[in-house]
Amino acid sequence: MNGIPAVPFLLGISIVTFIAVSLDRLLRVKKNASEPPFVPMSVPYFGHMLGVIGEQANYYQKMGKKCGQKVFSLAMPGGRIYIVNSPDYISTIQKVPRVLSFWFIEASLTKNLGGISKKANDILLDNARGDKGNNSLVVDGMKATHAAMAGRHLGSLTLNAIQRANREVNEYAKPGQEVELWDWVQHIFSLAVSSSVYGPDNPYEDEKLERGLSTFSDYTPQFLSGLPPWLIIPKGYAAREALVSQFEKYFAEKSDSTGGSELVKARAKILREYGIPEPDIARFEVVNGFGILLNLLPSAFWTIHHIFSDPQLLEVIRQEAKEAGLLESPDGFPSSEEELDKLSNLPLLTSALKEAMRMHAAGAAARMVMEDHMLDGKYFLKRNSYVLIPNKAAHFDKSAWGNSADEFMANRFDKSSGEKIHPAAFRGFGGGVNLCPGRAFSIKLITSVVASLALRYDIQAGGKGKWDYPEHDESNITINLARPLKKTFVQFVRRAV
Ligand code: HEM
Repeated sequence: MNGIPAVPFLLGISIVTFIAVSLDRLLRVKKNASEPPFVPMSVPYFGHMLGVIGEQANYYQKMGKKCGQKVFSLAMPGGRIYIVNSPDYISTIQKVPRVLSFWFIEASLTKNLGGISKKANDILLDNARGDKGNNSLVVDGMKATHAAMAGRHLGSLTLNAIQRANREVNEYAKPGQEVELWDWVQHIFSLAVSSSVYGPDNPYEDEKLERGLSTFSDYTPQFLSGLPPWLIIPKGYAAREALVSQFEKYFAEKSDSTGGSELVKARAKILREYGIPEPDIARFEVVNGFGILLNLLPSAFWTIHHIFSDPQLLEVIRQEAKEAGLLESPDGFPSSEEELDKLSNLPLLTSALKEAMRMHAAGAAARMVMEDHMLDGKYFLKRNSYVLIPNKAAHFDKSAWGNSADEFMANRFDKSSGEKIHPAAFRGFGGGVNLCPGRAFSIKLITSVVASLALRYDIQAGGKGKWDYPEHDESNITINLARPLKKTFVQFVRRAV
C-alpha cells in the first residue's frame, strides 16, 4: 500500500461499498418472472427515466420497437411502469376499470395540480381505491358529469356552443385580414365551449384567463412534483391562481346556479354534497378546464388544417354540408336543437375529424394497478405501478389499421367506406367506462364550425400561398393531441353561396 494508509483506505472502500449496496437495494427492481419483459437500459437504474424525461410518450414507442414487444416493462428507480402498445390488450385493460384505475389517478393528482386544501383532498381520496363500496367523490362525480352531458342537457349545451361559435366566426373571420390559425382556433373554440358550460359569467371571457389555462397546464409535471409552485414555476402558479380567483368569484356569486349549464351545476352540487369547502370548488373546476378545453382545441385545428389545405377534400365536404341541408340554416350553423340532427349527416367530415385526431395523437393514457393482477391471465402487474397506453402506438399499429396506417385518409372512419376498425385502436376519446362524455358535444361543435366555414369561406395560406405542415409540439403531457409547433398564417375569403 505505497504511501496510502491502510485503515482510511479500507474505511473508504467500506463506505463506498455500503452506499453502492444501499443504493442498489433502493433502486433495483425486484422482478416477477411473469411480469411483461423488461427492456434493458444503457444507464443503470436511471436510463429509462432519462429517456422518458427527454422524449416523453415517443420514448415508449421507441422502446417497443427496440424490444419487439407490444406489452413490456420499463424499470424506474425503485419501481416500474408497464407499457401497452397493443389494441388487443387495451380492450382487456378496459374490462377491469376498478383494478386498472383511471379515476384513482385523477383523484390522487388533483391535490398538487389544483392546490386543494387538506380537507378537500381527504374527502377526495376517501374510498378512491374503491375498497369501501361503490361510492366515492371521484366515481359519483364522474357519474354526475356523464349524466349532465347526455339527453336534453347535451342538446342545449351543444346548441349554445354552436351559436356562440357562429358569433365569433362572424366577428373574427374578417376577409382580407391575415390571422394565425392556431390563435384563431383557440379563440373561437375556447369561447364557444366555455360560454356554453359556464353561461353569461363565463370566466374565460377574459382572454388572459383563456390562454392562462394552457400556461397552467404546461407546468403540470412541476405541479405534480409537489415542490412549492410559487417558487419553482412562478408563471404557471400565477396563471393557476388568476383562474382560481375568477372561479371563486363565479361560485361566490352563484353564477353556476343562475346561468351555468347542467354540467357545472351538477359538478358543484356533488362537491358540496360531499362537504368540499367552497374555495376548493373553484380549484376543482380550474383543473376540469383541462378536460373540457385542452383536447378540443388541437382536434379542431388539425381538422381545419387537413380539410382547407386539400382543395379536393374541401369540395367533397362542401357538397356533403349542402346535402345535409346546412345551407338553409343561418350562416350554415344549426339554429335549433332539432337542426342539430343535420350534423349527423356529415359522415365524411366526422370521419376526417377522427382521422385528424388519430394522426395527431400524443401522450399516453395512464392507469394505476390497484391490486396485483394477471392481465389476460398472461402478464403479472404489480400493485401500485402505472400502466401507460401511448396513444400514438395504438393509432399507428399496422395490424389494426393496415398498411395505410401512416397516411391521412379522410374517409377512414366513414362506415360506408367499408373499413372495419378495431374497437380499441382509436384512442381519441379513450374507451370503456372512461370513454369521454364530451365526445358527442365535441364532434358536433367542431363539425358544425368546419361545415359552416366550408360553405362560406375559402381559407388561403398566407406567405407563399402554400400550406406548410406546422409540425408537432408534444410537450404538454395533459393533452392527448399535439399542438402545432409552427405558426400558420391564413386569410379568410368569402365565397358566393
Ligand atoms: C375533442 C375533444 C375531446 C377529446 C379529444 C377528449 C379526449 C378524452 C379522452 C382520451 C378521455 C379518456 C382518458 C383516459 O381514458 O385516460 C377523455 C375522458 C374524459 N373527457 Fe374528454 N375529450 C374531449 C372533450 C371533452 C369535453 C368537451 C368534456 C367535457 C365538457 C370532456 C370531459 C371528459 C371527462 C369528464 C372524462 C373522464 C371520463 C371518465 O373517466 O368517466 N372531454 N376525454
